[in-house]
Amino acid sequence: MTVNAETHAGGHTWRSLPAAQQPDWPDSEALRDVIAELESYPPLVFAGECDQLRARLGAVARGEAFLLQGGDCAEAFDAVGADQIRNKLKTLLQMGAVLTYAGSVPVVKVGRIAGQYSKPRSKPTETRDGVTLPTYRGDSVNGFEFTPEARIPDPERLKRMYHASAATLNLVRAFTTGGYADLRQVHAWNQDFVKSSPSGQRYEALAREIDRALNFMNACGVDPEEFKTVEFFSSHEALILDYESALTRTDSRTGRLYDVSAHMVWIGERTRQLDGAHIEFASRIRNPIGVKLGPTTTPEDALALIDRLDPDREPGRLTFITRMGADKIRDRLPELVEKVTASGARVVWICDPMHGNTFEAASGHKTRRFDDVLDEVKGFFEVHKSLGTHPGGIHVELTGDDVTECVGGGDEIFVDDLHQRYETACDPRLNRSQSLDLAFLVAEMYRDQ
Ligand SMILES: O=C[C@H](O)[C@H](O)COP(=O)(O)O
Ligand SMILES: C=C(OP(=O)(O)O)C(=O)O
Ligand SMILES: [Mn+2]
Repeated sequence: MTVNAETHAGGHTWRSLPAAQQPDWPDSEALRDVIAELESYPPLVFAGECDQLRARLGAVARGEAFLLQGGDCAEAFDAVGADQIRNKLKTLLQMGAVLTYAGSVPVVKVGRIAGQYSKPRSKPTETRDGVTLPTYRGDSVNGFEFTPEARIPDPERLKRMYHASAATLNLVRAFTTGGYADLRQVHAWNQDFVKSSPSGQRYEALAREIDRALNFMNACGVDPEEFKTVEFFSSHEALILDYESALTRTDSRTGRLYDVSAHMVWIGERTRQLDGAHIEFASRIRNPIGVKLGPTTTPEDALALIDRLDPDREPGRLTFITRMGADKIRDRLPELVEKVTASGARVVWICDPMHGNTFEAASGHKTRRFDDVLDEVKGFFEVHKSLGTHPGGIHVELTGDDVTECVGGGDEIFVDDLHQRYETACDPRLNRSQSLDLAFLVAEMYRDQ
């Protein structure tokens, strides 16, 4: 991949536009030095892989595949360890296996991983016991610790973000291509879950069917090598544009720009202004793009986003990630889907059942109810069923660890349990067993569809 000065400028057109949610870096010279260094670093992904993901998402847009996108709300530098990465990947692969079988379609697996270090916030400051400090904006910007020093934005963190992403992606690639993620192994993990989970009996029938299907394939002589590797892609919110554009390169094969920090990037609910820098940036790169759509999104907004980001109406280029809230999805989603479908555009529709369902527990913990999450997904399936459109997938915040951040689930977490293992740096995540519960329950919905 070479960098050609003229085309590379296309990665900077955002600079003349208002960019929401950017840190107030105190030292602009230090930032410039960091950007220059990042520009010299090698790509984290190959542009051809981004094209491959776009093609896979094209199948989702056509109703021939399902997208599972998930991972942390905010990755943290001190959580870049083998166990955490493995557990997250394991959980996503287990969910993917269940959904693949139940839906009888390929499941495109995309992690919120290897780059999900930057957070948009609803308030610029945080106050504790009368002390007010700048809000935490993700490990790429400042520290989580509630001290004045930690909360100062430090551009050196952008380099740490790159290195943490590289280390994470390296292990993910090793696991997914080196045999760890063998489908038979993934199925064995699911069988363990079904055996040990209080709600597992409900899923026993499905797990048994998968078992039979695998035995059947085995008996037919399907090459076991086929099961050994799995395709897995990385994604994160393209929030800090200095970082994203420093990692935007001209692909030597095509002369087009790619953000090589991840296979897919998305634009968040707080930064999707049509005349803003984030949409401008996303419009210039060839990666598959996601956009979060909250409950105030109008059909006109959605159509204008399509014009900006998918002018060629290319299935797989654009994914709308709706995050309406369980109480609004049945009301807000139909008009969006109807008008977009009527326009002839073929976008991928996926459901983020997390961000519209957050509330603060009496203990002060930000949390979500598993039942609300499930209900939003149910509403999403109902709407698509009634319109005859494809419920393309889900986008969830999860971890492979046994944290206590969301309430409910088969192995029920109560509000009083939240303090036990509340480890997230930002939003509450489904823990391992809640994530698997969700996969089995979504699998049932997908089948009914
Ligand atoms: O992850 C998403 C956002 O950063 C988060 O929901 C914002 O949360 P806040 O309201 O705590 O800033
Ligand atoms: C910030 C996030 O979501 P949204 O933009 O939908 O609020 C997120 O996905 O963590
Ligand atoms: Mn979040």
